[in-house]
Amino acid sequence: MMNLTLKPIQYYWASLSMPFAEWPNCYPRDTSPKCAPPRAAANLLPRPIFEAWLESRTLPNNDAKDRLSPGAQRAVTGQNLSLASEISKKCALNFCAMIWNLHPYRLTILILFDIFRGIFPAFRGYSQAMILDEVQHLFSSSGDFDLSRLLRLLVLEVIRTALESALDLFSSNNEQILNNSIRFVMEQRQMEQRLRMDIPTMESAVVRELFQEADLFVRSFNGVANFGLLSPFDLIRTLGSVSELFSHIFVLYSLTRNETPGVLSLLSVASLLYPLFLPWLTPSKSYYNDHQNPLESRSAAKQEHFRSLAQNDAYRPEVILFGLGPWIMRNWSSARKVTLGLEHVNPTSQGGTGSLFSLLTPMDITGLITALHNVPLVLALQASSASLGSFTLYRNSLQSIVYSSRNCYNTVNLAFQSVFLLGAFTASMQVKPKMQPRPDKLQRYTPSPRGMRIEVRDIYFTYPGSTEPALRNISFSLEPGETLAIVGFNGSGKSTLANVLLRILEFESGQIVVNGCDVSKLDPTEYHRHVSTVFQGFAKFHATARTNIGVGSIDELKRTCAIETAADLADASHVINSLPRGLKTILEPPQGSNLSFGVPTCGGPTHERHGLSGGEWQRIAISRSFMRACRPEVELLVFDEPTSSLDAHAQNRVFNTISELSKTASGEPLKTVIFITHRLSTARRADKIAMMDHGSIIEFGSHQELLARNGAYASLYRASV
Ligand SMILES: Nc1ncnc2c1ncn2[C@@H]1O[C@H](COP(=O)(O)OP(=O)(O)OP(=O)(O)O)[C@@H](O)[C@H]1O
Repeated sequence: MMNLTLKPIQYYWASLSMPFAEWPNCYPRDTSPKCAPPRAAANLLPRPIFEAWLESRTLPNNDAKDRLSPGAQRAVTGQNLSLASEISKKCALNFCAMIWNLHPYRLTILILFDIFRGIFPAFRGYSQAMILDEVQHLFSSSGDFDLSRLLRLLVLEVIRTALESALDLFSSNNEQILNNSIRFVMEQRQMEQRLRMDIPTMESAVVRELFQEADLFVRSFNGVANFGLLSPFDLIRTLGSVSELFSHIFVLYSLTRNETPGVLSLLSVASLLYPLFLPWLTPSKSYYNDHQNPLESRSAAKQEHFRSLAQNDAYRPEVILFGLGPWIMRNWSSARKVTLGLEHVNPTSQGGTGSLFSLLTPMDITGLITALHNVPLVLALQASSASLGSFTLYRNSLQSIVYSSRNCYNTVNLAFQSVFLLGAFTASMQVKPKMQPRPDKLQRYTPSPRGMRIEVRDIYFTYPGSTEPALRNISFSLEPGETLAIVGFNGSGKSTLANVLLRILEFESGQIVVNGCDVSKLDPTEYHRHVSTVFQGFAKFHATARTNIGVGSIDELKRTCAIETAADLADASHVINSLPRGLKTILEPPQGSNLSFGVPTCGGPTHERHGLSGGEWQRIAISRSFMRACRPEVELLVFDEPTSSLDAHAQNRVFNTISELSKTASGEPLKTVIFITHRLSTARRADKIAMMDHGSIIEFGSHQELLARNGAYASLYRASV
């Protein structure tokens, strides 16, 4: 029922030879040869949506290339209007088609009802005016009053009210169903797209901001109006407001056309609408938005940064211990004052021209101007034909015109902002994970039952924003079933190399060949099915012990015996057994690493939750990795300092298990193993050792070979034993 498809993704970020992370700073404005995207890549790009969105976020006169913070309102300028129209042309139709395909009949009913409902208030006004006139007639007549007409009007009014309520009920139910369906589809797409993204793609600040604005767009379907967002339903509701507006204007016209000159009627309506334009005449500031100059924009980011330092529990111990409170307050206050215009006051934005005229603000004359709308009423009252009913109807219609106009005005204003968020949503759906090979280059993984054969050729990797490569000229090879220990000084690139081999980070040049296939031609998801790991900074989920271990092989989450076996192999059984509810105990991660798995974070039974020591958490992480390592399709095990918090006995047991897992009972190789360690007594167990320094492998060989060489490894080994 909900299998919708947006237009197929038309291009691939991955196809660009230039790192995507460099784009935000140079494209499209800076077209210098250094920054301009390669010509071939530029031809591939559908310049429009992403670029128009990016351009709408660029602040004017801004050399530092600051951008509006995500979600900030775009100023209503000629340039932004043309960008909005460009974006609308590109994606509004697709988007409407998507909503239409979901529930065409319900949507048609919704639109028709909203238009139809717009004339209800005018009917209501007429009906009530007629009743009032009858009542007036009742009191002014001298006994010859026909009560049946009044009764008929009252009955009709009751029927009209009942009908209106029934239609309202039906319409809001219909809208609810539509809204929930669309909400589901939008959230589903967004979640899928977020899960498809790899780390190199999300490292780009502009991509993160794109996704943030896309998220705001999706949230607008929740009916959360306080983000200054517009749900498409608000747009549909506008149809109702417009038809209501016209029906009231018609009522006013028919009431006053005989007694009031046309110009006066027009003046009266204009005076009514005058307050709507006040926000344009008297600018004010909201919390996050409308920071239209670089200083305000930077201050907005700074204020949020320090607010988060003050509010986030993860930072609390350091904030308390190092007495950071005054420093946080100082920085937050200075930034907040700028965003509120209390400091570095921009005279034009404050309206302080210094002239006498400036003393009279548009707000002050509001009362004077709005009083004009009573003129036709006075004229109507002077005319003998004016009745009490028409007097009430006139007042009601005037009020309703203001109300409907305000609705329309707000909707148009929000629609303008929403166009950019829609652009962000559409562009975010087109982002292709950087590590995903193009379909025409894609190759299937070739399994190797004796472990993964790995050849690394001249790999270079630089972190985004860094000038120095974290890995340079890395080359080595491993035969299936071999064990490699990576050792070296802090910051020498060991974890980076592990993450590159695990296809978490994308190398910028060189080649990695696994089982004879270039790894960059493999689907990373398929490749990951054949590896298992313990990361240096592994995740500590705020979830049960079962989940914390079971996510290693998610299909076996319910298989208690598989989880118990993995815990047993990682020497974690006694940790589980000591927990109050065993595998069902909810583990409480240390502050700041709280990744909740649907566990209530407040109000739940606190006695069920349980903290663990660093070493115990490490055993849980090793169990998680062993859950997967036991599977036959897993050919490579990567452990980044897996036993750094374990005592010597536990460490030996874990490495014995790793050896057992990587070989058959008869000693045949099964899995290739790479581990990073600072304990060189452990490293000597490996077939090969890579000694790293400053991002390069400076020595490579067996323990004995490296000792014989008497170089950096030998010196480090002697220092460690
Ligand atoms: N996210 C990052 N952004 C920028 N630079 C980084 C990032 N992560 C690591 N680096 C840098 O890359 C280099 C290699 O880091 P890496 O974590 O690979 O070292 P390591 O050998 O594993 O260190 P350790 O033994 O301390 O764990 C270091 O200079 C580090 O500062």
